[in-house]
Amino acid sequence: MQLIKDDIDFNAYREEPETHKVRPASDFLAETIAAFYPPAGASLPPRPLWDKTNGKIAFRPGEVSLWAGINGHGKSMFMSQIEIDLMTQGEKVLSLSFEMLPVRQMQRMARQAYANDQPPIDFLNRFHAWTTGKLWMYDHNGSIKWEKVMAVMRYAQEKFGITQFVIDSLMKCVKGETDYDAQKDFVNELCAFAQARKVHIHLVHHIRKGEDEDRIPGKFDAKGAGAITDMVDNVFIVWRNKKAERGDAKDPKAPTAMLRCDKQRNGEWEGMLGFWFHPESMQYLERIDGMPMRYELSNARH
Ligand SMILES: Nc1ncnc2c1ncn2[C@@H]1O[C@H](COP(=O)(O)OP(=O)(O)OP(=O)(O)O)[C@@H](O)[C@H]1O
Repeated sequence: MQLIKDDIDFNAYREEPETHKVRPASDFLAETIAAFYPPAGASLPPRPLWDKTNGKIAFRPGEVSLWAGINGHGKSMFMSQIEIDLMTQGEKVLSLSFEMLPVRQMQRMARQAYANDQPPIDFLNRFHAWTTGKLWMYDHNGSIKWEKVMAVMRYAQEKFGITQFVIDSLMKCVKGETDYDAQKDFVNELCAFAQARKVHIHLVHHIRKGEDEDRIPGKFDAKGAGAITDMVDNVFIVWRNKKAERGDAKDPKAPTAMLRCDKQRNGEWEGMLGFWFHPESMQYLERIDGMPMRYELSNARH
């Protein structure tokens, strides 16, 4: 893992360079053919590594995914496991977490990668070494201007070739929960950046307060401007089933966490999938009797 320090001068990265955008439609022939008939050996878009999400969810270049959920319902934890999955597939990930210090993020991730709560020092050494060239973290805690976030992303993409960005969370980048124009401007810039640079952006977001914790929220419950969910390509909701955690659910086999896909612009699937949170490893398991998986930490692509 490499830290991107906050004392770098990001001013040179404030503006997106203008590119020649008006092109004849026929220029896109080769790409259209490849979309219908992917060439032999073409790599599939990166995805989460659960079997049950296979063929349903992918993190395609050029898209923005919104990850929404109630406070404390596991958005960051879910993303952390997905970041390891992405690195396993050869993706270069930049975490811009304004809510959690890098050391806390690495602690969670190491636990998930080791599949238990006390990774030995030898494993921590190997895990940290494995993340070199795969994981970068922007060292900034607390609120930040969204224009600066864009500059940091431009810098990191040009310097390190980042392919997957994780921003945790939108509300730390825009002052005031009711500043809908700033929220729209930021999300609009993110969508343009993802498309221009052919990268994927994961944007963590909150659900409106006052929601009933026992009901799975939907995209209309997302905080702030309604246009946010219109603009992004994918909307995922992470929900913790507290009744099931307490053993109060009607179905004793009910999952303790749900992933809901409420929008997928370029994918065929929308729906809900159940997971079981395993506290020691902090992994989300796909079966009630599942076992956490220790990551191999090899450098081979999947
Ligand atoms: N399904 C679950 N069952 C039990 N515990 C969970 C579950 N999901 C997350 N947790 C626990 O809840 C805590 C909060 O998780 P996390 O930080 O990922 O939430 P969050 O949605 O990102 O929160 P916030 O909105 O405050 O940033 C973690 O300590 C984690 O161990």
